Amino acid sequence: MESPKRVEHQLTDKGYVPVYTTSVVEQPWDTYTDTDHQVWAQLFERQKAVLPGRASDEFLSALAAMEMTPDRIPRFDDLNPILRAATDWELVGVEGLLPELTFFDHLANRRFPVTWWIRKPDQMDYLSEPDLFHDLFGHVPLLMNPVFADYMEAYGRGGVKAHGIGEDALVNLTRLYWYTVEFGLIRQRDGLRIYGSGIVSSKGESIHCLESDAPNRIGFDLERIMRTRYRIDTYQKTYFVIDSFEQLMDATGPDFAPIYERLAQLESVPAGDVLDGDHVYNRGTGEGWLNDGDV
Ligand SMILES: C[C@H](O)[C@H](O)[C@H]1CNc2nc(N)[nH]c(=O)c2N1
Ligand SMILES: N[C@@H](Cc1ccccc1)C(=O)O
Ligand SMILES: [Fe+2]
Repeated sequence: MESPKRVEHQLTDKGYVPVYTTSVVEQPWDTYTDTDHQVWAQLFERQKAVLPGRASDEFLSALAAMEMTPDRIPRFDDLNPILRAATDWELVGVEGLLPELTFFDHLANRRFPVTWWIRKPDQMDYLSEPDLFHDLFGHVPLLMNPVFADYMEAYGRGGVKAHGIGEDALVNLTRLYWYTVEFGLIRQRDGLRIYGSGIVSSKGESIHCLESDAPNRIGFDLERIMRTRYRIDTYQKTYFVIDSFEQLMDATGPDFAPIYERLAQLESVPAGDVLDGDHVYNRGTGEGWLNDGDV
């Protein structure tokens, strides 16, 4: 394969819509060019330098345990025995974004879809769709963590169920994924840390999410998250902070059906708003206070 295959766009009466691919593919490892391996190496080294003291201890120890190295793009076949032994998850190769139900079905069966192709050298800082670096470096290490691994499976099952309920339920659930798996922060003993894959795979956002005064950092609240819109074209305006991965499991154990019904009656919240009752954290130390309207 000469050039990587991307999600194509097709013009319809709704404008350009992505055409998704569904099938699982072998990782065509032999087709990676020297440039591909160099892109991996550069992104890997850059994040290895930026993440200590910023990413959660769980992420950093899982990354070390995965034995990914900068010298070449890892082979899924080398990572899979390690991942299976740890949590019984496995990676499968895909061409890019999957239809939601296909994606949920993979997660529900403890398979994580990893885009096989890697970005080009002129896309080091930003890419509007997941590539191998985001999927592998960003998502896969935490699948070594038993509690997080169970959350991802439960999320997949919840997704299959929400898909059957309807579009609104799906929107609510997608926001949960976005604000936890993709852009979540966690409070450690020594301050706020990153666990979201969309952050750990981005140098700029790794710094911004913790050190900028611009975004809100708000304590995890399931329904608050499900009501909150998100931006895909800029750094997040709000990050939600968990205390532990157990908190994610506990909050998502109950049946969501009544929650979806209740939320269908409520307005969604703009991405950057702070609401009465939000638990707001400052940057750095992770010290927090309850918003009573003065923030
Ligand atoms: C649930 C999630 O928000 C999203 O809708 C899905 C859709 N399909 C996907 N497909 C792939 N390959 N990777 C993803 O992260 C997603 N995300
Ligand atoms: N408990 C949720 C499923 C779910 C679990 C974990 C994460 C997300 C969703 C439901 O009944 O729909
Ligand atoms: Fe992702």
